[in-house]
Amino acid sequence: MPKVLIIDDDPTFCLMLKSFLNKNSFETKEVHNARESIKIVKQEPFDIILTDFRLPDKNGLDLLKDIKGIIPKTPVILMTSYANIRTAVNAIKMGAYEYVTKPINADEVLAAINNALDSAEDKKIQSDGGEISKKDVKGFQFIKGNSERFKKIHQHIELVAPTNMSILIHGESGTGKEYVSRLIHEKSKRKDRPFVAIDCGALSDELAASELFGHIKGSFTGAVTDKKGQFEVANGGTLFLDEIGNLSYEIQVKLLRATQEKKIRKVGGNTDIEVNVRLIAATNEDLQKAVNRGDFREDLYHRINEFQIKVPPLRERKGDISIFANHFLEVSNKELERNIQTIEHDVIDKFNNYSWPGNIRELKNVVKRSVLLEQSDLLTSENLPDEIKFPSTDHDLGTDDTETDGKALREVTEKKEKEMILRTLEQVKYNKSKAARILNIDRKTLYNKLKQYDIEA
Ligand SMILES: Nc1ncnc2c1ncn2[C@@H]1O[C@H](COP(=O)(O)OP(=O)(O)OP(=O)(O)O)[C@@H](O)[C@H]1O
Repeated sequence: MPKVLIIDDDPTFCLMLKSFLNKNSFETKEVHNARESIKIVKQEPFDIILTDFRLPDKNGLDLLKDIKGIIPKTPVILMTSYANIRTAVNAIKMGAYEYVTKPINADEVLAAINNALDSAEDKKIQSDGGEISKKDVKGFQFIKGNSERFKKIHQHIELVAPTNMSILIHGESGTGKEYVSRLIHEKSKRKDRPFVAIDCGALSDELAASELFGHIKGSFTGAVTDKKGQFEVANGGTLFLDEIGNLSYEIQVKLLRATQEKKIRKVGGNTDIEVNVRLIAATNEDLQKAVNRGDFREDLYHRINEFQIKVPPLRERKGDISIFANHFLEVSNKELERNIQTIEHDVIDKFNNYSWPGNIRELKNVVKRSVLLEQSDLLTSENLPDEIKFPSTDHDLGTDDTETDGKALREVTEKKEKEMILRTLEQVKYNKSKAARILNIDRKTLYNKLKQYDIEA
């Protein structure tokens, strides 16, 4: 039975919510201030936290920050009055799963809890390994777009998918590299076998070998049972290695062996295991430069680069923005149980004028947030983030639909990107996690960009 912690200073409200949730098969616990809530989340596990925005001893944003610091994976739903919606949106930016407005609508709160639990379950399966991708693939919908550049990429995907060639996908964060790799898997002869995605940037050196190749019980402290590596999990299917440039030299050697000889050995093991895995790797840095610097093995580079796909940033495929925006409107309507019919022209114009440093992922988030906040049945520019709503010359790259990837454009966008990163870092007093969240990129990408632009932070 999922366990919910209710944090609210109004005992009558708590009682009402408690009895409703108990009737719907949830176990509940209630506390009436922030101090007690911090104490209890340190002592007991909860599946979900429902908290009021105004507590006697702390405001909702500070409490959210504290809770996320202790139990980052537990979804938090905020309960707030209408007047606080702007703050609630900030809370979502800071990691709250959802907010519901007071007076509480029972169905709404139940839907929010169930969605949060589903999403937490998906994330858990992701961190447990291979199953994820199989599960995600069911609801996987790849939008092709209309731009000439993407049509060409699509032709390449169709050609390379049925082969066994290793593929290197290059593109900025959020451009859809993992989506492209899933599509390749779906169109390959391996489609009924697992698709396993691993973010190499999230793996420490110690973890990487055991995660990729598995380990034998007792081979290092913490290896309490035998563990299958993701190569074995993906056997017969496709292994997607995101941010491959982050793997250490030692792991690169093992990876080379796995791709060349199709054999792996578990950490602490003394026998080889045969594997048949198609490798798709992704990077948002120029791997050739890493090879030139001596950070990435040249032999491995050639091995994974049998075919290369460059996924362009969204600002270079403006012809696709409206298609993606409409797709995300549909997806968000479903997820948030809304029924917004169309997107106002002015919104699409503003989208076309924006540089999208977080690419398709950022567009998806912007549409979702606007759908959540929109009060009419038309998506207006009212609730767009300021940088999109009030484009300064800083953000304005023009509405020209030419899909140039010339040097001049790249220089302009790089300059804007650097300025935006600097501005954001200043805004959040150089807290990199916060900056990455606001910029809609992951921390790793932010670190790469700091290096690229020589920003000391
Ligand atoms: N072709 C597409 N069709 C539909 N949605 C897409 C497509 N490409 C990307 N997206 C959306 O954008 C999000 C980001 O895409 P994805 O994770 O593939 O990017 P990425 O380039 O691998 O990012 P990162 O480098 O940060 O890992 C996806 O979760 C998905 O919602």
